[in-house]
Amino acid sequence: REPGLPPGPPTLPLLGNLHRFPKESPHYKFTEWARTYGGIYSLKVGPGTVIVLTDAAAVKELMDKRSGSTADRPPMHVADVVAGGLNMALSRYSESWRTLRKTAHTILTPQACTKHLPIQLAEASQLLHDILCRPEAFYTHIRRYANSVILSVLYGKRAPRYESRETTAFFEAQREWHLVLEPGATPPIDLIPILKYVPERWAKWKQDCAKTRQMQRTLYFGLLDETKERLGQGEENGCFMEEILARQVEFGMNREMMGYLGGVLIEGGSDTTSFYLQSLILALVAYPDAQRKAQEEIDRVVGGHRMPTLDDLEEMPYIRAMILENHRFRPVAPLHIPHRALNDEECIYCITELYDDPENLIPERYLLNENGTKPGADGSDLRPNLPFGVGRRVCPGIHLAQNSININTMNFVWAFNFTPDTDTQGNPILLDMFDYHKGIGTGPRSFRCKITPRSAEKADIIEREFLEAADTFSKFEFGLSEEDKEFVVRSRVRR
Ligand code: HEM
Repeated sequence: REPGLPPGPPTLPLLGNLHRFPKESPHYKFTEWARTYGGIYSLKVGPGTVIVLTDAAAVKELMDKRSGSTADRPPMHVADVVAGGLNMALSRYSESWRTLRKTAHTILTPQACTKHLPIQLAEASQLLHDILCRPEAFYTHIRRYANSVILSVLYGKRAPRYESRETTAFFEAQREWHLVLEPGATPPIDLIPILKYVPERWAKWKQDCAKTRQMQRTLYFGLLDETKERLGQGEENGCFMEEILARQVEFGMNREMMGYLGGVLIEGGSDTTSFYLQSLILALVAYPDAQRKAQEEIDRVVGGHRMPTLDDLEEMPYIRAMILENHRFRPVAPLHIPHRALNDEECIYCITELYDDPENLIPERYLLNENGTKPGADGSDLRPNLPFGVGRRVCPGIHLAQNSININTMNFVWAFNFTPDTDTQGNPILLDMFDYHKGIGTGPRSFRCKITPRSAEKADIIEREFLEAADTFSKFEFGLSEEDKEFVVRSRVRR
């Protein structure tokens, strides 16, 4: 460890802390180390250095206030190979990143997001309907929902089923992409650059990258070309990609950039939102008291004769608290995405304990103050939207995501009871609250629970709302496969 670096665990020659670097769910080990080494500590990874920030004040100072210096990403050779350096989430702090980000903002500002509400609400009504009809498949219904919303916003083309062509192609490409990105999947190319030149026959990772690249390009450029074709035939539907295609010179975008911008937004918008909602269901099952209190609140404000609306949230402090608590309890991106400093920075902080009983879901903590901190703790360096990242790299999809989270959290609590599944003897099956995906973005692995409608009237309202959404859906239903068309016709008939 070079002099001047923050402290950290003892190092070995050459390896540094590499031998102790956690490969799975590193946030747990990072928190443990913070208790020993403080709110800012360093890990040596071979010749490289990782600085871990755990203290909220340090995050605010270095990542928000000094964002100009900390907005870069570490070099990532595999991302360059797979996406030609154009994956906005992983790309360096460069001119092309700025162009991609600025272009993305045209659809993601709070104002632009109000235009996406009709399709988000319609998709949310299908999500309730899907769960009502096949509750055991709630996990994939949620994945379809998130993917269909972002496809509709970007290309004006929805996915009526989880098995719809684009949705299947996307999740297959994502699986390959995550295999490539997994720690240990590639040799340490970024630390030892000469490894880049190992011939492909001895470097399986190169074949994996080529396969991922091919899958992503087929999907992302296929969707782009389909939109272009539609535009050429005068069949505009007002989606984002149409606008970018029409104004590409003004935005400074070329074909490669348009393809990968669509891609990174599908990637950013799909699993994140579904991980959040899947974690929420897990929490509702595991914490029946919190579920009951949320239901009591929504019954008081909304009642049983209509669905909740976004305006209702204003009247529901407990559900707002539950939304924040679910972010804290099981963050979708516990380590955000690593940043890289462009300059040396100096900063000293210690770690402070901010929460009472942090291991449990307790929405009430957010009724005390907006950061959920325990009485007497100074949480002034936190902010409620911290789960969406920091500085210039803060999540551009935050408003779209928050609308999805708000709508669906209210809908779930209003519509259903979530209880543990039972074994053949009728005993409740205990859920493993730590059975989570191990990637940089994380959500629970598929799990079982019972989901039942809270009343026959609510089931009826769900069906009616879904049928009434047909008009909104129809604007996003073109180029569907025969199976999708059949599904659409079949599902739009009152049961
Ligand atoms: C629950 C939902 C979501 C959460 C918790 C979340 C969280 C995050 C976090 C923590 C980051 C890293 C920020 C940083 O480096 O400091 C990020 C980046 C990003 N997110 Fe999200 N996100 C969500 C939904 C979305 C959605 C819906 C989209 C797309 C519409 C999206 C697109 C992106 C992109 C493109 C980046 C990379 C930004 C950059 O590097 O400049 N995210 N997100």
